[in-house]
Amino acid sequence: MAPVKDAFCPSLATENDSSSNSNDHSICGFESLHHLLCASLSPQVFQEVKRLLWGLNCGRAVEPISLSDPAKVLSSKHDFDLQAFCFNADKELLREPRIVRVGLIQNSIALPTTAPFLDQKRAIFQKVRPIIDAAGAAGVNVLCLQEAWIMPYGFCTLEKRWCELAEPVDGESTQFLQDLARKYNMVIISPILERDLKHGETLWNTAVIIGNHGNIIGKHRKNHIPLIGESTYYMEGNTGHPVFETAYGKIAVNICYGKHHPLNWLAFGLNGAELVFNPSATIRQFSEQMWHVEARNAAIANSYFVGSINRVGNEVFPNPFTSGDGKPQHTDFGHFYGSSHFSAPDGSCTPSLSRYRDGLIISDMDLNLCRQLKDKWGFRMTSRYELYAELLGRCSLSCIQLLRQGHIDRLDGDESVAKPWNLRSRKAVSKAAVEIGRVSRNGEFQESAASPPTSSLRSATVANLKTLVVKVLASSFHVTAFFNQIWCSLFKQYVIKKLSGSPLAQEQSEPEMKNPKLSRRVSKRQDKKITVEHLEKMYQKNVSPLWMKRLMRVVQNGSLSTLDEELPSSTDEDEASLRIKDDKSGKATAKKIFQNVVNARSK
Ligand SMILES: NC(=O)NCCC(=O)O
Repeated sequence: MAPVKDAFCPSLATENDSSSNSNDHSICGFESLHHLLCASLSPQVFQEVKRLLWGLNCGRAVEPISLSDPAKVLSSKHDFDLQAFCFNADKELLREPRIVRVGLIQNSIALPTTAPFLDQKRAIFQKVRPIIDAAGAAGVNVLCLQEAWIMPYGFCTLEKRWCELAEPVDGESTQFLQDLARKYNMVIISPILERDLKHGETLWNTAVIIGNHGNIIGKHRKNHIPLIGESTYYMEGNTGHPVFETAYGKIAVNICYGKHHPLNWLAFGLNGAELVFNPSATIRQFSEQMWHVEARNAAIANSYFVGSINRVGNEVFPNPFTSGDGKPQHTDFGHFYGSSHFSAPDGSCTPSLSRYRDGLIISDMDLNLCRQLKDKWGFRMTSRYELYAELLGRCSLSCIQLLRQGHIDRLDGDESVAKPWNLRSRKAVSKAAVEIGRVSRNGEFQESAASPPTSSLRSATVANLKTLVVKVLASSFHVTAFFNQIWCSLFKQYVIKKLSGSPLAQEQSEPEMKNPKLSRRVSKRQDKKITVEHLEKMYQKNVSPLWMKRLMRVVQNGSLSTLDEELPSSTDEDEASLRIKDDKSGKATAKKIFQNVVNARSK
């Protein structure tokens, strides 16, 4: 496609005319920073500013390209911004270029938020339809829509009525897009609020990946949920970091707030993504200053392309709400600033779509650039994941989660993160580990090992190293989990014994053993007590396998019991009389427990 002269440069007179453009979400009267600079600077100065702001791709500014007339006609008829660019890659001797045409759509809602829900949703379909048609007419291969595109961003209101707009993965919006995907031979990524009908009608924030034959390739559920209204609506994703092998390349979706989490980006890269979309719904106060920085950094650090999409416009809700920022109640969340754009692995990026109008941005990209950058800058090869594996394992038991559970009352560096328990985060991490190395080809998951790179020994080695690192990481999580559970059980036993006045926790005798050698060994260790001081000094690293075995034996044989079963004088006969049945026996038991604690402290 022949580059055209900067076709997106408006003249100062047209766009900056405040009488004809009173939009206060503009940038000094312009739709985008690109327009502002282009109209305000001399061509030479603008050229240099462009190099510094948007970078160079293969030594040249990212070039605009011209599109077919039907796309342009649709853009002027339906008043949406239409821009198109091209990222090149170096020519290779052994691989053909892998040029893919990718599109991103940003849109405002179509009806007031007070309209009947079905009307609102269908009006958005109608509004977006000509933009998808323009993408189809322009020959777009992969198209991504914005986060929760079929509804207003009602999460900010905290009202649960918006849940009605949730759909199953194969719901109305998917069916609407499946027809278009078939018609235009186009992969479409459709981020929706999902209702999982098969699993308790659970809500998720999900991107549905629709194949170019109208098939549903798969879905990804948002991993990171902002601690604002959204977290009260749907669950943290359980799909890990899937990469979908489509007819046009390996793609992944990092939904909105996930853009603030570099490890989320990293995981998609480790799984082999060449193009990652970031469908968002975000406003100036949250993210405008990070908008380009985070996307570009992700593209550079992970050697893939990024397509960033943000919804656009103001959405006014019927009932006033607050944003917890001390400001008065309001009926709109803020201005969604659009500005959708692409970033490339070489650090270059396109200008952005309008800050206040619907739009379609298209870019050609040669996916060969991903590997070329891996070879050139070597960020993947020099990444040293093994240095971070153990640290990540320990940090996954995050202090905040520990404090929430009330298990520790002090934070003293390493100790506080190395100690107990959080099963949930470990479960999530091992799930992510399982996902690594898997891609799906048109819906079917496959082990990447089943289709190793055939010609490159080095690729195979890197893949094996990756697997090794992941296994080390996963096993470190499991060992930590195991140790923590044992530590936790012993500590509980200790507390129960302490309250009930029994002697300190002590290794229990084994049940009768058939093997006399074994029983001798056990009896020799009988008198060794495990005290709370022992417990306090124990970390996963300083516990030998032998000690670990002893700890396990105590846990297995020291039956955890309820408090009243542990009271000192409890026998089978009078057990019933010891149970707390009324105020009086309750007070007596409390007194005993108090006495035990006082005695223990004075020791
Ligand atoms: N939808 C969403 O995740 N919003 C968060 C906004 C942001 O942090 O950019």
